[in-house]
Amino acid sequence: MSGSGSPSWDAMGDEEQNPRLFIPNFLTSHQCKELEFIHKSNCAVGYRPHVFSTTLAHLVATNSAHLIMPLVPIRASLMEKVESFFQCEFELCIEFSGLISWSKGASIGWHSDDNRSYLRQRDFTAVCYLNSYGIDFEGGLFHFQDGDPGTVAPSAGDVLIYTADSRNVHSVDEITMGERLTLTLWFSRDGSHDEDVKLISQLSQIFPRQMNDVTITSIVPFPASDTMYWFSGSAHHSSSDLVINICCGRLHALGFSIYYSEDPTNDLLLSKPLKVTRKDEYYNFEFSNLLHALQKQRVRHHESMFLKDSGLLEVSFGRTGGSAMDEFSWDWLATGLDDWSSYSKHLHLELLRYVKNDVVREARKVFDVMPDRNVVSWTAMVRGYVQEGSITEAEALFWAMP
Ligand SMILES: O=C(O)CCC(=O)C(=O)O
Ligand SMILES: [Fe+2]
Repeated sequence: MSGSGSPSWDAMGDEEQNPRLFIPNFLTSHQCKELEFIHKSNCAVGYRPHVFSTTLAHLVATNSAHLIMPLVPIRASLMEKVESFFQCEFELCIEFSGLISWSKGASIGWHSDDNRSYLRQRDFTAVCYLNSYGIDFEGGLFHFQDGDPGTVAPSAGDVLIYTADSRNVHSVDEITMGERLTLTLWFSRDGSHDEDVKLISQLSQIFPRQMNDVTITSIVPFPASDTMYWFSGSAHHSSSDLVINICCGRLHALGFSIYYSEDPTNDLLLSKPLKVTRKDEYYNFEFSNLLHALQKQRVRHHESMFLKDSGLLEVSFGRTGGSAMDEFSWDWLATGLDDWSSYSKHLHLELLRYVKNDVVREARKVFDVMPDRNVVSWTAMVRGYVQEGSITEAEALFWAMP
C-alpha cells in the first residue's frame, strides 16, 4: 500500500456500502518510533492472548502522563480526518485510544468493531500502523470481507479509517513472526463515552499534588496495580508457575539478567529495587523497580536512534543533543532520565576528578556535555590544559569563557 501521500479510495464507487479511507504516510517515521518507544517501555497485558496494550489511563496511573504528549496532536489530527471524511464535524469524541501490539499467535477473525453490546457506542475506527509487514513482522495482514481494498499490508505511518459497523467486517491474520504495532482509536458520537473527560479527571487528581510538592517531579514511572503486568501462559492455568511477568520477560528478551538486593517473592517484584547485567557488562545502577528498569533498558535499546535525534532527546529528556551527544554513554543517559540535578552534579565531580588525575581528554568530553557549566568547571578545564602544557587550548578556552 504505497501511495502518493494524499488520501486514496475516498472517491470509491462503493463508498456508501463500505465507507473507508486509507491514508498513506500519515505519520512520520519519527512519530512511529516515538510511539513504539512509549509502548515498549510501558505496555501492560492486553485484552486478548498475545496482545499488549498501552492505554492513556495506564500512562497516567504509572506516573508517565508526560508520555501522553506525543499522542495529543496525533489524536487531534486523526479526529479531524475522520470528521471531515464522514462529514460529521464537531460531532465526535474519542472513545478509546491505545498503542496495541500483537505478538506471535495473535489474530482476530471476521468482526465489526461495534459487534458487542458494550461496544455499540463505537462509530468509527482509525488504525495507524507503526511498523511494517515483511520487515518487523510476518502474518498480520488486514482483510475486509467485502469491497475495496480487500487486503491491507500494514506499513509504518499508514492509517486505515472505517466505520465500526457491519459495512466494514474485517479480520487480521495470525502473526507468525515478530510483533505488529498499531495506534488504534475508536470514535463515538456519544459524548458520555469521551475518553478525554475521564483522562482530565484522572490528571487533575495528580497534578495539584505535583505542584504542591516539588519533590514529586521525577519522571520515573511507578507501577500501577500488579495485575496489569502478569500474563497468564494458559487461559485455564491453575498453577502460578504459568504466570509470567511481562516486564521480566521483556528484560530477558533484551538479554538482561535481573538481580534483586533481597530475595523477592513474585508478587512483590514491582516494588523492589534491582540491578541488571548483560553478558559481561555490569551496571552499577540501582533501578527503583522492574518497570523503571524496563523503561531505561528500552532507552538503551533505542540509544543510537536517540543520540542521532536531538528533537526526540529534547521531548523525552527535556534537553537537546548536539554533536557532543555522540560521546554520551548509556550510564549517563540513564542517570539523566532519573534526576537532572544529580546528573549535573555527577558531571561536575567527574570533570574535577579527570582534571585532578590529568586525564584532560576525558575531562573535555565531560565538559562538552555539561548542561550547566559554571565558573568552577570553566576554570578546572583551563587548568587541565595548562597542567598538561596545552597552552593554545587553554588560551582558546579562557577567551571563550562567558
Ligand atoms: O490492527 C488492526 O489492523 C485491526 C485490529 C482490529 O480489528 C481490532 O482491534 O478490532
Ligand atoms: Fe476490528
